[in-house]
Amino acid sequence: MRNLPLQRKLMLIIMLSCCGTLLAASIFFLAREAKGLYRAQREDLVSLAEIIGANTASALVFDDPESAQRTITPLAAKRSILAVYVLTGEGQIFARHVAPEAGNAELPLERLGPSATPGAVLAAVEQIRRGSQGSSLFSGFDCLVQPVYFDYERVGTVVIHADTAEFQKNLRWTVMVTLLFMLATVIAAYFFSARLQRMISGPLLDLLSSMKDVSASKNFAIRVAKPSDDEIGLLYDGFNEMLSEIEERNQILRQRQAHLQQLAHYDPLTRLPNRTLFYDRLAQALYQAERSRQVLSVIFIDLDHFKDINDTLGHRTGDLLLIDVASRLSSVVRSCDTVARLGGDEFTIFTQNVMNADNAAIVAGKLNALFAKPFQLGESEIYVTASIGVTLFPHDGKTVDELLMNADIAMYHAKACGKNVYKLFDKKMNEHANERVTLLSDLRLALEREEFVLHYQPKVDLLTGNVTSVEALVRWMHPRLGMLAPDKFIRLSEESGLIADLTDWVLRTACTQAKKWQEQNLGSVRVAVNLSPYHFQRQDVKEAIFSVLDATGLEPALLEIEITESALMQNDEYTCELLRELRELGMTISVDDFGTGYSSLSYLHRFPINTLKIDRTFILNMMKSSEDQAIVTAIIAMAKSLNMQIVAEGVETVDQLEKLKDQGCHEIQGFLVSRPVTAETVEQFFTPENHLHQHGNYPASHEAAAPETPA
Ligand SMILES: Nc1nc2c(ncn2[C@@H]2O[C@H](COP(=O)(O)O[C@H]3[C@@H](O)[C@H](n4cnc5c(=O)[nH]c(N)nc54)O[C@@H]3COP(=O)(O)O)[C@@H](O)[C@H]2O)c(=O)[nH]1
Repeated sequence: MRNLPLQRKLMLIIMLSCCGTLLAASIFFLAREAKGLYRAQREDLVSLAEIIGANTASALVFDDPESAQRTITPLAAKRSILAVYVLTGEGQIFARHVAPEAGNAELPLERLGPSATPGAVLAAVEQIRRGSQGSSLFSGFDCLVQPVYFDYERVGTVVIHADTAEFQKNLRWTVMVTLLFMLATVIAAYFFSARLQRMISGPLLDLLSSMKDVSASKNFAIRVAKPSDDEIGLLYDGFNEMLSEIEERNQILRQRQAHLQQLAHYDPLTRLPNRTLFYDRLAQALYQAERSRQVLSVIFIDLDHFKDINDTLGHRTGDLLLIDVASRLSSVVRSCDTVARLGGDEFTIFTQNVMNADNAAIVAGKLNALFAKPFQLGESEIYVTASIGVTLFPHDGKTVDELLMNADIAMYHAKACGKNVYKLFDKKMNEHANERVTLLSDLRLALEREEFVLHYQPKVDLLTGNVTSVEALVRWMHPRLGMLAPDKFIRLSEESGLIADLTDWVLRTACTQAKKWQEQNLGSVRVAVNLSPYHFQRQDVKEAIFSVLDATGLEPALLEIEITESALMQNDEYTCELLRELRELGMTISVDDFGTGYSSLSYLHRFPINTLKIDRTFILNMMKSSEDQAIVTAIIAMAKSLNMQIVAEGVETVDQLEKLKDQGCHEIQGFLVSRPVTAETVEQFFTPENHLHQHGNYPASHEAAAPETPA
């Protein structure tokens, strides 16, 4: 039953309950009807027996059988009466009427025969009375035994046998009618239940078929029209609502999936493919290029000085620059090529079917040219360059990793070659990369082995010609490569985290030397130490400086701290506070390489700075470039208005010196006075004499100091 379809279940329930109810009602009705018929027949017989008894009682008393016979014959003439007997009290048949129709019936008293004794008759009558003489409503005749009284004294007995055919006929007719009624009701119930079933299960089946359609087509936009406003209509409404909800959730799910897909494969800032997608696309492109024997180029692009832009102009500007760079790069390549951002300021591109290295170089040249125009970032317009490395498949490498590594190496070479250029990968570059690894492991041991030395370069006051301070510049006496200039190892030590230990060593050595000069009465010459931006961000930099001053006993006033513009811009508040503390103690704060960063003079005003050192590229070019000349003039004028001391770096010629003097520059540093030299050599500049005039037309001074030849 449980597994039957609802349609059948409904039909079965209706039919079973209908038939059951009908059957019970019919049985009850038939039983009542039969009982009624029977009771009517008995009542007829009883009244007939009473009439016969009343009319034959006196005949019995007066022993007048003929009178009794005359009485019963008309009374028993009814068609349903089979036999009537009037018996005396002793059991003799007093009067008798047997209808001709009774011939076939085996009436008990007739069976006794005429010779039956009164005792046998009485016994038979007793049996009839008890109902054990085979008479019944269904066996063809019914019997009644009625005593006859006269003056309350029993004088005889009336026995009546009646035909039950009429009763049976009536009963049969009633049964027939009942059965017909039942049949009609069952048929009606069947049609009713079929209709009901169609009314209920029809819409349910329609709904089921719609559900199957939705499930098969996965089209949750389908809606079902409700057939009625009843509970089934509510079910349809519920189904439609459920579909709407699923559709809505699917929509959200699709959006989230698309978003996740975007996040997983695209850089959120520039919307370029990210590392994962780039690797994947490149792997596929390599597979195709291998099959079709095509040449493919992988290009690695790294922005020059991006960190400085971030530090000085802020991360928002850095982000705008990356977006702009991404769009410029995308404008150059073909649609089948891929431009990606690997992270930070690193972009990669692969271009398909480039044929040869010359074509790859043309693409790299185009990419390089993209940086010729300035970038408009909000209010600021800045020039940014990029170093580009190019490698070719299958010539330089066969796998994604190999090609990317080679492009990266080529890019590093471009950086080493002065930036803003592109370089095609060459197998020799790998050797340089290996050299870098070796140099790094040497660098880790250099401090322990005491391979570093300090050289000092004087800064001279343009008015007095006296040395105001000397800049401590580190050199590495490499056991195999000879004397290495800081350019060869400072960046490496910054990247490897060794810069902190190296700076501590420089600081300690320079302060010890300055203290020695003071004790030798060579004058109060300040010593200037360069602090790397990496080191400067260390929270314990102040403690490091104080501990060196404590250990060496040097007065803070004889220590000058040189930091770059970019270091100044990092973590504004921390830097400002630190510099203020150092300055309050009497140290001099100088900003190195000024003009190469992106800070404005008005911004610098917020920091406790004593001195600005104009970058040597401006000094180098100021004689031939009016633009550089204008920059130098502007820096000097504005720094003066902010009460800052100006030092021009990299002064090599007398013309430069004259020009700077005319413009009111305070101090100069450069080969014109002296190259960086040993502590002993630089001491000769400390005597209170005018070093600018001592050597006649100036340049002689750097002859006096033996030129260093670092690698
Ligand atoms: N964090 C640290 N940085 C240091 C340290 N020692 C040096 N440096 C930085 O390395 C850069 C290169 O320094 P170096 O090779 O010593 O070059 C210095 C001078 O030799 C050079 N200079 C000086 N005058 C002239 C000149 O007339 N012409 C010319 N072509 N070059 C000249 O300039 C360098 C000094 O520059 P600056 O520091 O900007 O005053 C350099 O950036 C050093 O700062 C160190 O211990 N820690």
